[in-house]
Amino acid sequence: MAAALQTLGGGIGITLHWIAFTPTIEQQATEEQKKKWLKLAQDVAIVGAYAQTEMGHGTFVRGLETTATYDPSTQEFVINSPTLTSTKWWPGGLGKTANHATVMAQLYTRGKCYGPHNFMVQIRSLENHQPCPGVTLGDIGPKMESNGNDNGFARFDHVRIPRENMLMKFARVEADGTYVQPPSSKLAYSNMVYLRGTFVMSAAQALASATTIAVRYSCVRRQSEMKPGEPEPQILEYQTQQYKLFPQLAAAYAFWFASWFMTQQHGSITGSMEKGDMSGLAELHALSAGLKSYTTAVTARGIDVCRMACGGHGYSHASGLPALFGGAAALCTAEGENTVMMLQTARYLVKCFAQSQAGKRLTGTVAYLSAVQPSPVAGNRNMSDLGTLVAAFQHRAARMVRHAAMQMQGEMQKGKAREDAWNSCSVLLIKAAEAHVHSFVVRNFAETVQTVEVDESVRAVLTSLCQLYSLYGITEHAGDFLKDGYLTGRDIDAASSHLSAMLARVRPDAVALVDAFDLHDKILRSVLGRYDGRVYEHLYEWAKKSPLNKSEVHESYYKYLQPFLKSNRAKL
Ligand SMILES: CCCCCCCC/C=C\CCCCC/C=C/C(=O)SCCNC(=O)CCNC(=O)[C@H](O)C(C)(C)COP(=O)(O)OP(=O)(O)OC[C@H]1O[C@@H](n2cnc3c(N)ncnc32)[C@H](O)[C@@H]1OP(=O)(O)O
Ligand SMILES: Cc1cc2nc3c(=O)[nH]c(=O)nc-3n(C[C@H](O)[C@H](O)[C@H](O)COP(=O)(O)OP(=O)(O)OC[C@H]3O[C@@H](n4cnc5c(N)ncnc54)[C@H](O)[C@@H]3O)c2cc1C
Repeated sequence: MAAALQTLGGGIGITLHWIAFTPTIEQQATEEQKKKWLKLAQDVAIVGAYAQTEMGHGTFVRGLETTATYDPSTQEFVINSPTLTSTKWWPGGLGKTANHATVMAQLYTRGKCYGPHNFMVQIRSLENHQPCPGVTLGDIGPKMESNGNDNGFARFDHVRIPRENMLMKFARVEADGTYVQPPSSKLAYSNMVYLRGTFVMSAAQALASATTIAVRYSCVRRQSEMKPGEPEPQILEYQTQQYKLFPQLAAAYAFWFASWFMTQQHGSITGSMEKGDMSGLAELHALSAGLKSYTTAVTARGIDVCRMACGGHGYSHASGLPALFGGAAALCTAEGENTVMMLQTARYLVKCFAQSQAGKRLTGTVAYLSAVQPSPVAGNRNMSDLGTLVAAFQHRAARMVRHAAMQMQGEMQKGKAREDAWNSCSVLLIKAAEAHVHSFVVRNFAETVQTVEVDESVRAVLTSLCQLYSLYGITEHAGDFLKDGYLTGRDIDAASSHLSAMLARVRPDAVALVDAFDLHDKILRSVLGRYDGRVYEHLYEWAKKSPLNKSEVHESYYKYLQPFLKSNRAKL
């Protein structure tokens, strides 16, 4: 799916049909409802949008204003947009493409509000694509990127839909209006958890694409003199270039492996949930929210590092990097804004920390929180050993979670309400949650490379890459590791020199490592990242195709420049 998104340049009108509308039916509809809509969706006999966000609320789902009021006399729901700010705003494909939408609305029955639930609403005629009666639709206009996707708006004026159009796998409304509770109120959000998981893979793919482009180009590009009189070297020979690119390359691998873990975790926890065991839901939510936030943020920054590493040509659309950056920027905001998502992870960590303090043994991705010793013993650590590096990341995360949680407790002991204490510690909380996710990514990377079975040399290269990733993280966040003396200044120096050694070690395999992503030129859509390396010929061809080159003298010359120049000359 990630590759498909990229091939389509970050999306067309039907993208959200595949990534959000159809999965929502799969995950939230009853078997009967699936019989009605799933095949239609899978065969694209209907096209759907996922209509949740409104002009006034995206993050705060409980604040949505669209209402779905049950009318038992006709056994229908009445979908209504009561205010301007309740206008559905942003859903992909809603503007011009979709004829159906799953609409998130506040469910009212028997005079009581039961919060946001999903409803299937037909929005356009299947005959002539005109909006259905009572529905007002349109496109929200150009965006930073992803303009092939018609993100749209929708307003509903007391639109009636059958009772059976509420997606009722979890919560139900009976014919007489009785509301039947779901096993967990958060199951209405399960599709978001799924989509966040898929964003981790999209982030990995986007960063893999950017590093493929930048590493290949850095082997084609020659600039300056390393030694006087010598031929200009490939720019990838400069250590600073390696320092820019190899951590991004390593992160791309780390994120692929994290996304595999996420997919497997999602499958296993949703499998248990199908059998009625909801115990894994909180961890799944915390992990998917944190990973989505962390990987998309690092990816967006990393793509820009790749762009700058390609010098002037990186700034051209010919490089493919601006489009990748625009796509990654979308991933940072869509499907839960990154700060908000990281705070969800922090919320889970604070709870886990409190449980651990109360003597509960933690399991899963947070098990280390109870295992790590608060008072470290400093010593000369072997900074080239992966186990040492993983332990250092876990120590850093555990310390930061403890610190943020204790600060919060302190604020509350001084009389602050829990919510105020939360807000005044939220910067610390975000940093702690980031450290937790970072530590997870490092550990998962280290565990994955140990299981590589292809051959010894592949494992050796991936191990170097994992060391590089971990050492880079330590040197970039040295203060966090030094703060309580867990690592010493000498350890950080050792980490820096191992990092330099790893840059040199990865250099001979860098092209193979990006080629292994197996991204076809049609997917990369980059003149700089071409597999055949014929960058300059194709850059010239690409420029010749610029719309401005359609005529030798552009019409603007006759319209504006010629008269302007003439009048200036006449004044002389
Ligand atoms: C391939 C390479 C190229 C890449 C380039 C691609 C280019 C692509 C470009 C464009 C394509 C982009 C595609 C975009 C698709 C986007 C779709 C969307 O955006 S759809 C809309 C998504 N909206 C959101 O995500 C909304 C975010 N908000 C929320 O989820 C929630 O409101 C909240 C922020 C979590 C707030 O919850 P809050 O705490 O206020 O309260 P409650 O809701 O009551 O929560 C109470 C407890 O429940 C827990 N919780 C919250 N959510 C969940 C959940 N989903 N699952 C489980 N548990 C959940 C919460 O943590 C609380 O727990 P406790 O602490 O009380 O135990
Ligand atoms: C490309 C793209 C595609 C999209 N596609 C869809 C779609 O198909 N369907 C759909 O329904 N929606 C879609 N959206 C909407 C998207 O889900 C929301 O924009 C997103 O969830 C963020 O919500 P918001 O816009 O309300 O941001 P806001 O919440 O208004 O964020 C603004 C700022 O407020 C901060 N903030 C908000 N709440 C808190 C808090 N509790 N604590 C700390 N800080 C906070 C944020 O961190 C951020 O800095 C799309 C958006 C984009 C950009």
